Amino acid sequence: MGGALDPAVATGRNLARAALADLGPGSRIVVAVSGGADSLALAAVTAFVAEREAYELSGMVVDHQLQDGSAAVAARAAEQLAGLGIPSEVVAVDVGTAGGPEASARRARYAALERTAAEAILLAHTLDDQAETVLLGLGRGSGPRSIAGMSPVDGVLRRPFLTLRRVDTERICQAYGLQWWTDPHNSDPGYRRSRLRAELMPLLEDVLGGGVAEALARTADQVRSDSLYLDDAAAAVELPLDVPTLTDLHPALRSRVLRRGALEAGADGSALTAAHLAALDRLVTDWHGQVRIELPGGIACVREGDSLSYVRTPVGG
Ligand SMILES: Nc1ncnc2c1ncn2[C@@H]1O[C@H](COP(=O)(O)OP(=O)(O)OP(=O)(O)O)[C@@H](O)[C@H]1O
Repeated sequence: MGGALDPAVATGRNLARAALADLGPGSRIVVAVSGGADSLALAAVTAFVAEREAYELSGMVVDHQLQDGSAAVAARAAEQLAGLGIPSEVVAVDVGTAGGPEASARRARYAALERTAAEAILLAHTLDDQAETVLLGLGRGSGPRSIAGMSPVDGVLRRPFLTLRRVDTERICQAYGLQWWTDPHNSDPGYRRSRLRAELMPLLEDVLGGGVAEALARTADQVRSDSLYLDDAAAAVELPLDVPTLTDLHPALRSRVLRRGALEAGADGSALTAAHLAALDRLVTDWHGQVRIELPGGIACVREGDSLSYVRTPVGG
């Protein structure tokens, strides 16, 4: 890169540096690259930081094999990484269809990423992604868990670009001379997220004024902080559960304790809805002799007298 440093590049490098600041030299870092502007930009600024901090950086490109030409897109992404001096691996995954192709692709992608033995796996979600996630969560009515958006650190996963605008990732790519791939799904009105991006966000900016995306992302941060506090408080409540104790809990805590009990018993967290939690709550607070609530993942919550327990539903039963 010649000439003056683009401010977006400087910001991107600072974000990558800050996101990895706790790691020592030699740490293995994997950047997850789709070939889009977001992840290529993240790879570029992380390569800069990795060289200075002596991190061992590599890229992973997942080929979901869902679209024609996906192997070529993946190969092109790997080529761009090579141009940045980043060795990479292209992993082709077999995506099932359970829960729809998008959800299956996501599951297969995260599984492939988490198989890598890295201290940190970097994802390039931006502030715009965060704002869209909050809006989608609001529309689903699924409560603080989804309005809280994505966390900058989630186990081994890190998201350094959550405060960076998408347009800045394009600037970074331009500054590095990178050619990014534009996913045709992003402009396909058949996808709710695409319409939200193309139609709803501009309308919101028009009605509410600029800075809506930032405001939504800030809301996510605030809700996440409150939610984490309540989750911690719920984690401190001892299980198994008895009805008088549960009745005395604040509803915000009770719903979390009930959810935690279900998850610890093996319920499928991704399929556990607000309606399931409301039904569990009624087992405590609005009891008319109902004895069990079936939950996703082959688990049931059973009330016997004043005690609640989670049991595995017998296969075929
Ligand atoms: N095919 C891929 N190979 C490797 N990494 C990918 C791939 N697709 C996406 N990623 C990583 O995941 C990040 C988010 O991508 P995207 O916004 O497309 O995900 P999504 O489908 O919305 O799902 P989620 O947000 O749950 O990851 C990207 O910035 C990139 O780091």
